[in-house]
Amino acid sequence: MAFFKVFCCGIASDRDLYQCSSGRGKKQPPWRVFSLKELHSATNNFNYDNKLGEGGFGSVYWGQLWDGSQIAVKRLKVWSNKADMEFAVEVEILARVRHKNLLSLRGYCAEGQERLIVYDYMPNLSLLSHLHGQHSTESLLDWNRRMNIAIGSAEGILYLHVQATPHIIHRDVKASNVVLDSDFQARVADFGFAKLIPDGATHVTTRVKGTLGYLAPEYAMLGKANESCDVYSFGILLLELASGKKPLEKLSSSMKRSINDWALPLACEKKFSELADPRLNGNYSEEELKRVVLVALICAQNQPEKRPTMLEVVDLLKGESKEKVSQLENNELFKNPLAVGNNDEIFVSAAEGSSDFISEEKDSKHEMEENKEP
Ligand SMILES: Nc1ncnc2c1ncn2[C@@H]1O[C@H](COP(=O)(O)OP(=O)(O)OP(=O)(O)O)[C@@H](O)[C@H]1O
Repeated sequence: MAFFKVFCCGIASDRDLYQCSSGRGKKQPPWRVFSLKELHSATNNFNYDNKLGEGGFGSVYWGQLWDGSQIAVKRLKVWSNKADMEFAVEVEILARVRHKNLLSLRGYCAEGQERLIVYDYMPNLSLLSHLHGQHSTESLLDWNRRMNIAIGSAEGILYLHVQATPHIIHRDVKASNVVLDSDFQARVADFGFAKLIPDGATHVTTRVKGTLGYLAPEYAMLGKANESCDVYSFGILLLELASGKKPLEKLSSSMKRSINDWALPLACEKKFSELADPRLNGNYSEEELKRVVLVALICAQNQPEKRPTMLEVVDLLKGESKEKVSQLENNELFKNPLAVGNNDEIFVSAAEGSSDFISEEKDSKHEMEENKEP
């Protein structure tokens, strides 16, 4: 990865980056390098009033460029080699990908110890803000919008898994990483944890990065990352989208229940209406709700080999084949959930207790050192 190495030494040029993204280096890249001065002026000196949110990497600010266009600027919190690597990974990946359901790169700035990434501003902010945050009481997400967000974000992840070269695992699919444009179309964002998958690799053992509640058990426990980890996280996201519940529900001061452990028994008893977000006030397509819940649970199974691919997920969500949807309903998972071991040992050992519960963690961000493969 030429750019990655060169960039960390602070001498990457646009040319390095674009050649890396296209392999040819002929056309102009659709992004550019910004000066720190320009970004200071666009964000009113990173004024607190311009702040859109804060993540593990740093804060995100709203800004306006001289031509009137609106941008979101992610500013690295503290400079360190590790943070610089995350910055370089995100910029490199963003420069490679272009899809209607992925948040595009407008550019970056690396001056002195400042590291900033510039994106298009998404006026409807993140899915998290609508489900559990500042917009959650406004009920702006009707069922149609939710279906579009489900299909759109699935298509964005499918692009990463299948069309991007080399293939990319996102590793942090979650509601705060799905941002919404002015038409509430979903864009998958935040590639700071993403991983490029070399040709022919079936899985990579790596540092575990991601967010508790969305982590596939085999990845959390063994560091085995492949596309099916994103499928698991996407299943959790779908359940969250349909039900309005958080991925982990607090049951007591030390115990939490995962959304899939709550939803699976209800789906087995075909009590789909109990799974719908009460904020929908019953205004949803029963058939689509059922489809979303079934697909979500199939994705969020503990056994990675039983999860569908993102291509199958997109097909199922679109509901184009009635036959496939009815096959889904007859899946063994919905016949006898305990017999197929959705709460299998891997997760139980993580739970430090009953198989229904996951013990509480202080940090939502989960990162631990694991055995690395070259
Ligand atoms: N392009 C954008 N347009 C509008 N708002 C954005 C944009 N990008 C990010 N945001 C907002 O900034 C917030 C912080 O984003 P960021 O990706 O840094 O952190 P996060 O995903 O919330 O957490 P973490 O980085 O720890 O996973 C998001 O929740 C979102 O509301």
